Amino acid sequence: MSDPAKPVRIAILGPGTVGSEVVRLLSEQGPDLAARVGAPLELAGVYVRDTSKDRGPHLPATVLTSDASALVAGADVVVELMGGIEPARTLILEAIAGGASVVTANKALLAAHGPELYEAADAANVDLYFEAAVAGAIPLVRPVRESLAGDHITRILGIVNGTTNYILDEMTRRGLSYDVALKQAQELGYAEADPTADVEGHDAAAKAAILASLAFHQRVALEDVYCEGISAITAEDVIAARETDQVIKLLAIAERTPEGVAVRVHPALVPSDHPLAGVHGAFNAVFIEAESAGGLMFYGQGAGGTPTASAVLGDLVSVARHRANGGKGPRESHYAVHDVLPIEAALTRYCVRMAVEDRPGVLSAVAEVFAQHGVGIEIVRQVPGQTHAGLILSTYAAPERDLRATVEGLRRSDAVAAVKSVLRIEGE
Ligand SMILES: NC(=O)C1=CN([C@@H]2O[C@H](COP(=O)(O)OP(=O)(O)OC[C@H]3O[C@@H](n4cnc5c(N)ncnc54)[C@H](O)[C@@H]3O)[C@@H](O)[C@H]2O)C=CC1
Ligand SMILES: N[C@@H](CC=O)C(=O)O
Ligand code: NA
Repeated sequence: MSDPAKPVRIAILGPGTVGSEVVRLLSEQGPDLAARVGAPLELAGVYVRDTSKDRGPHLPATVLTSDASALVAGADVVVELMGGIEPARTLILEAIAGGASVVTANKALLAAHGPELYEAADAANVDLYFEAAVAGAIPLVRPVRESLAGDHITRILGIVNGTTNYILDEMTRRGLSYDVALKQAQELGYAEADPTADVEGHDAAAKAAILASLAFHQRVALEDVYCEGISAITAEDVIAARETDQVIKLLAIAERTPEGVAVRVHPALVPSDHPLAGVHGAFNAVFIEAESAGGLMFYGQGAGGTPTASAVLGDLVSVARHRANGGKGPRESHYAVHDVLPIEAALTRYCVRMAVEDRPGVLSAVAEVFAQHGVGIEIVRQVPGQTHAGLILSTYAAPERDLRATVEGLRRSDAVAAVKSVLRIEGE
């Protein structure tokens, strides 16, 4: 066991939106953190590309370095907040090989190279913590990895991307355009450096892969996650949803059934009175169903510098405690061997919005396409149009493959001028 009074030396890589808040909180809360850890936390240095740039009072030139490898080599804990795959991956591996524990918020890296990093951390007997990587400030990784380790998680459903929730919420409640809402999300520090990761669902898919791996005790790769983003969602979709008392949310869903595990990310219509419909701005919310615990709900700020820094500091305190007092966090658990199911096997509901010919017999021609594929129609709504009539049909639950075949059939039907949008319905 180390001397409790010996400082724990912290290296920060990447003082951006999250990293600069971590540095500020480390400096402002030093005495509290030291008391909680049982040893002072000492900032060994902050890795930046350009040491000459003025970065404010918490980042004086004396703590900055452009030599990441030297910084990492002298640290007890390395906090990686650069994002991206490289050089983050190499520096984390260097840190681990040098005997440092690692805290990271980098879901893209964990989803792509998690097993390599977990194995390296295991071999070196150091900690690898990543609470901030999933749903920002919300404690979710720790509850799934530790608190629920004695239970069997069967389903996770939630909003895990703040940027897309902010965009959809601003479009719904304030009528903002997609582009303006995205720009605001970037200015508020919610979006990834390349916001394509947010709007195309890749960020949520990475989080879903991490959560599913932890929940189901098996490695779920990014490629195993079906992924659709929100870039095709139009103002018309948002209005159509509102008119039917629904809202559009980007959801992550991970399920374990007797057939296997299935993980998907896509936009979905959620009833306005569902708790997920009340998740606004960059907030996230995640429901977990477990065999013994039953239903659990987690809610809080899913993005933003300060909230995310809270999760990073929580991890930092945990790994620093191990440094100061001995002990080690959980290792990767991946003993299970469930099949990973394709999206085609998922049971879901569709809402299909289309323009149809305005003539008698159209409704029965459309209904016939659904019947041909064994898909039941629950609700039909007709809306007036200029050259064509608008038709919105919601189905009963059916296998995704049958729903897709139905939409293909509708596209080929003479009665249908255009399939304008297809959204899944969840949360009922
Ligand atoms: N912003 C947020 O709300 C959240 C972010 N995260 C994750 O936290 C990490 C950091 O995110 P942000 O702070 O938002 O990003 P950011 O882009 O604001 O900050 C990244 C910092 O790292 C630096 N950096 C990037 N590549 C570098 C390189 N090769 N060499 C030296 N410096 C480099 C950048 O110059 C910048 O200062 C990412 O992995 C992100 O996915 C996780 C949860 C929430
Ligand atoms: N870009 C991410 C940041 C947090 O993980 C998001 O918007 O959720
Ligand atoms: Na979290």
